[in-house]
Amino acid sequence: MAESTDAPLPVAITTGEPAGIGPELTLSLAADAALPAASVAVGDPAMLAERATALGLEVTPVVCRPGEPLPAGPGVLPVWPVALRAPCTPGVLDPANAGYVIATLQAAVAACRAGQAAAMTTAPLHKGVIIDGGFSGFTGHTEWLRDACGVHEVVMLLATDRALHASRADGGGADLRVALVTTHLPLREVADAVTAERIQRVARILAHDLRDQFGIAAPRIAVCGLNPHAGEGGHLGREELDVVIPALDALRAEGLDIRGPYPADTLFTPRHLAGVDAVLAMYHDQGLAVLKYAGFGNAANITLGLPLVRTSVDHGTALDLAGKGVASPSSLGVAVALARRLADQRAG
Ligand SMILES: NC(=O)C1=CN([C@@H]2O[C@H](COP(=O)(O)OP(=O)(O)OC[C@H]3O[C@@H](n4cnc5c(N)ncnc54)[C@H](O)[C@@H]3O)[C@@H](O)[C@H]2O)C=CC1
Ligand SMILES: NCC(=O)COP(=O)(O)O
Repeated sequence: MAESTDAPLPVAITTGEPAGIGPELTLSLAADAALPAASVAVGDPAMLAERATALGLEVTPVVCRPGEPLPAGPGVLPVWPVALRAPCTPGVLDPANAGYVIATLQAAVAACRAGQAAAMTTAPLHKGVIIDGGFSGFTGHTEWLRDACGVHEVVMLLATDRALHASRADGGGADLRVALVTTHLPLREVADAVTAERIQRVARILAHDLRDQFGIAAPRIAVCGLNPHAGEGGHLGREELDVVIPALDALRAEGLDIRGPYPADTLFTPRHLAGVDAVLAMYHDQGLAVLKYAGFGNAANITLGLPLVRTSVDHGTALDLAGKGVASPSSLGVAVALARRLADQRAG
């Protein structure tokens, strides 16, 4: 097997929940030669080989270690090995493999931090089975990476494919960047989590990274209200008056171009989106339902505020499709390409 020399550092692709679609999407991109040249999968090599055979994908997972040159050749998928904890059937979750999924994340983070990987892209994991497997505080990659990297705040930003490339949202329409003030929280807890301090921390990270990572010199950010009609002057909830408006006023006083709060239902219309670069939504489904309507399957998730580059897909484990070879690898392709681009930019 030929080995490449002078190759750039790889993007490490964690293959996610082994019973989900992550392994086959990674294999499918490798089979179509649709991964950037320096890419390495992180997962169980035997499971990946078995999945490739079952789906008739002409891919050979080849084991290598962080810091070693990547094996190369037609159909070769370099793999940093992490062993499954229990045998796995596509579509069937097993909490015994929760530690395996976490170990793939640990391996990718360690490689990024040790200068052995340029970036990481995560295929989807299943939050519930990670918790059932003993990781009781787990709520998602985003929060896990925040803690693993020892930072206080990170921001979840999802963007449709064209919005990832344009330095300005060109005319609104279906090209969207949506960031979230709160991420994986029960709805009942959201209002208490929307504090002025959190809004300010998130907005500052968002503005900073839109400038630094996406080349938008003076980002224009529109902020959703929390309540219907942004609180209707206090008649439908006081959070806008007591928390959101003072937080946005303080951000404007710092010089950030922050607009709103706007009623979320009309903010997501072409006329209102046309003049902004990103929308800051208060909670998960307020922002992501719209983003997925606009671009499901062709969007990526980026964690801002980390000391490393991390991107991910716009979808979950799709257990209903796992092992069938019918799930679309498109979002994973967008996410890996974005990780490569952001890492190359950082390396500058
Ligand atoms: N980045 C990550 O690790 C993410 C993980 N999840 C997790 O995934 C699990 C399942 O979540 P759900 O809400 O059911 O969302 P899901 O995205 O897994 O599935 C929703 C629907 O979209 C379809 N779908 C998903 N990916 C597809 C693809 N690549 N091609 C074609 N169709 C696709 C599924 O078949 C299903 O009908 C949950 O545990 C959730 O927390 C969800 C989103 C992101
Ligand atoms: N809907 C986005 C999502 O659930 C992904 O979360 P994370 O695992 O990337 O934090």
